[in-house]
Amino acid sequence: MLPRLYAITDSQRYGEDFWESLRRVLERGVRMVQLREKALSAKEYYQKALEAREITREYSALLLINERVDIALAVGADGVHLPQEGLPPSCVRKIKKDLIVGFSAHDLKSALYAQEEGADFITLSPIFKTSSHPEREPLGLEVLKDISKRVSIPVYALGGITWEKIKLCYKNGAYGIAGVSLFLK
Ligand SMILES: Cc1ncc(COP(=O)(O)OP(=O)(O)O)c(N)n1
Ligand SMILES: Cc1ncsc1CCOP(=O)(O)O
Ligand SMILES: [Mg+2]
Repeated sequence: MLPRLYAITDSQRYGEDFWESLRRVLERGVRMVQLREKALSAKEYYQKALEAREITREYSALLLINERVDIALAVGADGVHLPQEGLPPSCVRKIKKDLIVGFSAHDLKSALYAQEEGADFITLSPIFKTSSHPEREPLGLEVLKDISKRVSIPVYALGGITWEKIKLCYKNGAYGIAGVSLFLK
């Protein structure tokens, strides 16, 4: 069964001591982490993923790598998290059947696509306004409720989620809660 809390790393928000921030997140009891790097070279991303694998293993936490299936396999990660425009989940299944496959959905169409393609779960975002994607209009709880009813795979609410809003997300169909700043507070 997938953990209910899903921390996504962010090198800006995690600050100078990235690993200290990751340990703080894990100390809070988070047991599923997505290493998400958009600006690193493949080499740097691989090296960072190796370290993330060591630390998450200390806490028996699942580690998913954003986008890079090759790096996920090379470091022994538990899974990969695919961007909406990334490789199709079915392609990852051909590469390695038992990887956990997450998918970033931003509307009903992409949520249904992820499910049909065999993703294990989706993040649906942004539910609320978030400074990390200021350009994106928040979807809101009604959309979360509607999409959670229309897909059978777990839906993690993501984007602008605070501790006060978690209960509302569950009430509106979320399987779990994903976020960056939530777990750093
Ligand atoms: C450079 C870059 N920035 C943002 C994204 C967002 O893609 P998305 O579908 O939201 O998936 P995540 O990577 O955010 O999980 C991107 N693909 N590339
Ligand atoms: C990676 C990502 N994808 C959609 S919103 C987001 C970041 C969410 O950050 P926060 O939980 O701090 O709002
Ligand atoms: Mg995104």
